[in-house]
This record gives sequence, structure tokens and C-alpha cells, in this order.
Amino acid sequence: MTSDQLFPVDQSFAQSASLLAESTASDKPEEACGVFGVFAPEEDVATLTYFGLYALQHRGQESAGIATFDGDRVRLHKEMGLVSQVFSEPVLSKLTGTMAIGHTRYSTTGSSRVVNAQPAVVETRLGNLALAHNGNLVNAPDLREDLLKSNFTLLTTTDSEMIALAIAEEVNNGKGWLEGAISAFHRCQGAFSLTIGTPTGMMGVRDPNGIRPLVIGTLPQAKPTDSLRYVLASETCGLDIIGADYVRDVEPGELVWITEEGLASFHWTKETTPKLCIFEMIYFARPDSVMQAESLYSYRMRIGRRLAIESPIDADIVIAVPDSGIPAAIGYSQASGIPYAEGLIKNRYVGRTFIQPTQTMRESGIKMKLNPLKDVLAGKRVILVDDSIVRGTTSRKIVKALRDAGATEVHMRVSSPPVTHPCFYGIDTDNQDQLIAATKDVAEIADQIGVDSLSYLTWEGMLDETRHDPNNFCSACFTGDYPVPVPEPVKRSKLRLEAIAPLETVTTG
Ligand SMILES: O=P(O)(O)OC[C@H]1O[C@H](OP(=O)(O)OP(=O)(O)O)[C@H](O)[C@@H]1O
Ligand SMILES: NC(=O)CC[C@H](N)C(=O)O
Ligand SMILES: [Mg+2]
Repeated sequence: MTSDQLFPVDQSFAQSASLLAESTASDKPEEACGVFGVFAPEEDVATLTYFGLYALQHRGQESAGIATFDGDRVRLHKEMGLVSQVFSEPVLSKLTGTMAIGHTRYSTTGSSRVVNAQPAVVETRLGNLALAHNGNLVNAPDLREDLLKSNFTLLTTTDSEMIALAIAEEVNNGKGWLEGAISAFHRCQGAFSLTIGTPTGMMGVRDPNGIRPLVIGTLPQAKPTDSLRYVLASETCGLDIIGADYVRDVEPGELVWITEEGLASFHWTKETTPKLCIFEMIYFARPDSVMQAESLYSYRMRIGRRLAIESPIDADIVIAVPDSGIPAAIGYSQASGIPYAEGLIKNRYVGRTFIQPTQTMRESGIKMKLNPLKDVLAGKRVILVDDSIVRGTTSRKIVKALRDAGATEVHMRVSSPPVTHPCFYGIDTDNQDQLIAATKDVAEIADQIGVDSLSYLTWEGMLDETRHDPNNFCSACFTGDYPVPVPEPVKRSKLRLEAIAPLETVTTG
């Protein structure tokens, strides 16, 4: 399905019976998204955004969208699928403008369907705004009630549309873009890294804890007279791909406002406590992205070394679970002196299994994805390194495949602590009952996945090796210590707004 629009528009497409009839899969996991924005009047902003989203594809694989601004006019194309499936050159050539906002989605608050794809575009007194959101609001049900009371029409079941409508409400009540947006952010609780387009400028925003990442870059000026061209991206890999230079992170509780005049920074709240999601560093973000002033490849190598020191074992080879287990396996090999080998070959055309919508898809995804190398493994005592065990689906299958390929012993080492709690801030760590470490101890997990031994990195080791203040990270998935309190009904519903308020009952008048 496609949603291709020129705004101002008739948004009635979103209310069609066929869309409303689509139901959400109740076992659908949670995760993160990729956001992007570019303000570059002399450039082909849609194509730049396409490449930026291409680099951020790992953050969300369900749908993608780009909205471009040409003065007051907004052009929007969003569709289900991967970035390369959603956009073609003819589509991109129609997305003209001086600024673009882009999104790759992995649904969390609303179901996976085109109406919920982003950017969310809403009309306001001052013109349209387009918003791309990474994260999750933990007060989404309350915000939704407030917006319904204000007679707003909710066309989607995402918390992201609610942020856009909250800004619209403030603006419609007489505020300007900045004042209105800041008032709206004070109504939001949870995780939100946002890129927002308006007819006059582009915003980059992080919540007071900066749970999800967001970086600022600049594009080189084609001519000395060109204005500075700014880029916003979830990760630095989204800057690299278009030749943009990394400037800095958007800070927790900061709003950057990018216009023809340049970039202005506003600290929209004084109540900031940095809590970057440590799971971004462990697994989610790309290893070539820079966080906390170094590539995640370097951090992941270091935790692999730490793991070797914390949990040594005698063996013949160290192998990784590709892709995200590779840096830690190299680190483990370096620190232990046990040779690193490739024992599993990944079909590079298969995506991330962790973030596929259903258990059935995840199971078949693994079979399609990894094939053991028999001549490397036969007769060997193997140390298998992965970055995380979440449900245990991946490890169980791999361990069996390694033994079938002739490995005599399989010792698993994991470069993060046991995942015991779900994430409510935008990464897929599923319901607690599906997290293998929520109900089983390490010995039971070892038994279930069929390894000879199993060890995890300690929580202290994971945080020490960041070489930053350990208090600056959210590690709730390992501890249950949530930096933004999660209301009980939200914990129970896992922010499935369809469960809280079925779409069929949404007021559209
Ligand atoms: O315990 P499970 O629920 O099976 O999930 C854990 C696995 O999922 C992730 O990899 P994924 O295959 O998603 O992506 P990757 O190729 O980037 O490692 C992670 O790196 C683990 O390998
Ligand atoms: N994973 C995310 O960051 C998703 C953003 C938003 N909560 C949605 O469901 O669309
Ligand atoms: Mg993996």
C-alpha cells in the first residue's frame, strides 16, 4: 500500500474501511526507528534523505517515508517496505523542496501498516508540520485522551502523531513554532528523538534523558556563498553516507532550530538527566556509528576483551554470531589468545531476525540467515560470542547447527548481561514472558540453548567499558530500573494502543 500525498490534503485515506479492518499482531515485538532531516536549499533533499535512510535501514524495516517542504507545500511519500522498495528515482524526483524529513519505522506504539508509517503530517494555523519520531511515549494513552477531548482527529494509532497534534494544538492556540513545540514536549513523557519540518525551519529534538540518539552534521558548501546545510540523523552512519561532517549530538532536553539563518539551540527543559540507551551501544546501532566519542566497533571490541577476562574458557577457536556479535568476538579472541575464525556465514540479503514481526518469521529467518562452515568447526572446541540473548531463539538454533557441523564443545559468551526486562522506550525486547532470562537462571538458559557453558558480561563490566559515567546510561532492560516511570496499564498493554482504544472506535469527526 502507498500513501503518496501533496499537502494540504484530504486525509480521508487514513479512515478507509480496509485500513481500519487490518488488525495488529498481538505478538509483535517492539524496537527503534531511524529518523533523518536535511535543510539544504541548493540540494536534492529527497535523494540525500533517501541515502540517509538507506544507512539507517537497520533501525526499522517495516515502512519508510520522506516529506519535503517547498515553502508551505509538503510532499509526502510513505509506504510499507524497505527504503529501496519504497522509493524509486521517479518518486524521489517528485519530492522537491528545500528541506526533507525522513523515517524508517519499526512499529512500537501502533500496528505495522501504512497509515501508521511516518513522517506524520498534520495541519496547523501556521502551515503543515511533518514529524519523524524514534522512541516511545509512556504517557501515550493520557495524551491521546487529552487530544480527543480537544476534538482532534486521530488518524493513526501512533504516539508520534500525538506529538505532532500536541504541537498543532499549541500553535493553533496562538503560539509560534518554537514556543508551541516546547509546550508540547512538556506534555510528553518517555523517549523521543525527533526531526520536525515546518514551513519556516527544521527542528531536531531529544527528550530530557536523551534515551535515543540524534546527531547533527553539516554538508560541505558547494560554493562559498552557499548557506550552511544541516543534517540530522539517528546515527553518524546516516551522515557519512552523504558526505556530511559530524558536528555534535543533539543534547538531552535540547531543541535545535535550523533555518536560513543557521542553527539556534534551545534547552527546552532544565530537568535533564542523560540516560542514553546502552542497548544502542551493545547491539542496535551500527558499529561504524560514533557514540560517546568513539565508534561502537571500538566499544564492542572492548567489551569482548572484558568478557574474555571475566569468563575465560579453554577452546580451539572463537567465532561470532554475525553481524553484531563480530566486534566482541574479535575482542574476546585478542584478550584470550584463542584464534578468531569465521564459523557461520551470513546470507547478506537477510535482515535482522531480532526485529521481524512474528516468532514464526524469526525462526525461519535464522535458517535462512546463517550457515555453519563444517571444515572450520569439525572436531573443534568452539567459543561462540554474541552481543545479546533476548528470546534465545537465535542461540538455540545456532548451537544445534554448530554441533551438527562437528563442533565437539560449544561455549557461549555474551557481551551483555541477561536481558530480564522489556523496553518501553522504543527497542524491541519484547514482553517479559518472552525474555528467556526473565524466568530462567544462567544454568537453565545454558541447558535450554544446549551449550556446554554459558557466561554473560557483568553489568559493571558493560558500563565500565563505556569509559563514561555509568549513571549516564539507561540499562533498564538488564535491571528493571526505568529512568522514566512506566505506568502499570502501559506496562500491561506494552503500549499497544489498539489494545487500549481499538481503532474502530477512534473519533474521526
Ligand atoms: O535471543 P534472540 O531473541 O534470538 O535475539 C538475539 C539475537 O538477535 C540479534 O541479532 P539479529 O539477528 O537481530 O541481528 P544482527 O545480524 O545485527 O546480529 C542479536 O545480535 C542476537 O544475535
Ligand atoms: N520504534 C520507534 O521508535 C517507533 C516510533 C513510534 N513509537 C511508532 O510506533 O511509530
Ligand atoms: Mg545477532
